[in-house]
Amino acid sequence: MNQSKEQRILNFVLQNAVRGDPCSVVDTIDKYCSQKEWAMNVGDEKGKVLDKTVEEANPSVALELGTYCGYSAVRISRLLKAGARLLTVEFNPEFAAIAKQMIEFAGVQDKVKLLEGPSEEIIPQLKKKYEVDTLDFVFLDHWKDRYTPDTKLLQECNLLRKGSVLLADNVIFPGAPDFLNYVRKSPHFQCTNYPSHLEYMQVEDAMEKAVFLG
Ligand SMILES: O=C(NC/C=C/[C@H]1OC[C@H](O)[C@@H]1O)c1cc([N+](=O)[O-])cc(O)c1O
Ligand SMILES: [Mg+2]
Repeated sequence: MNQSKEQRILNFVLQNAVRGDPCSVVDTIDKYCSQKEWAMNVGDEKGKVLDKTVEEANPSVALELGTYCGYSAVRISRLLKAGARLLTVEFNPEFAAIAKQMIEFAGVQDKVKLLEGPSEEIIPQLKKKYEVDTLDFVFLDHWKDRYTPDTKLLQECNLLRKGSVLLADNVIFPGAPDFLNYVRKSPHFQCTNYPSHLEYMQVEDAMEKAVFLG
């Protein structure tokens, strides 16, 4: 049975990156996906915005929605302080299996917990099952029509506190218009837009930061 694109990306990392070096894993995925096969990793240009936002938030507990191959899970967790952790949610079992191997190869498995299942089921379990009090940082990169319902769910589950930082990928392409509408109109969020480009392409895209005001 021929390999999936995601398996080819993982194999390229296993053969070309440095085991235990998250930066080399990130760079190697970017090399493959810019030169050989496009894939929906956040990429290096938007990745730099992600890096700055994570460093500024300096989260103890971070959540990622949409793991895919683990590129941003590795990118985020390499910046976490000792003892901090990232919970990352992926509902596609094939992608979850690839991401698990990517995270282990990068050597960040002690900082990252991969939760397999739909975000709408996992979010309500975070407090009791995964011992989360509140989330300091949330990266939204899953189905674009889930950004708004899942943001509302995070609020309903009391998972956000004053200063919790949400960062959403792809608010221009593929686009998340209802999410932009929701957070920009809500009195509970302070929003900032970061114009950028779609990963590995010259297509316009942007990220949106929404800080919860309590
Ligand atoms: O759909 C995108 N991401 C959502 C992926 C959603 C789910 O697809 C299956 C897997 O369970 C994953 O969680 C996406 C799409 C493009 N794109 O250019 O089409 C670019 C991006 O950065 C993206 O994050
Ligand atoms: Mg994306």
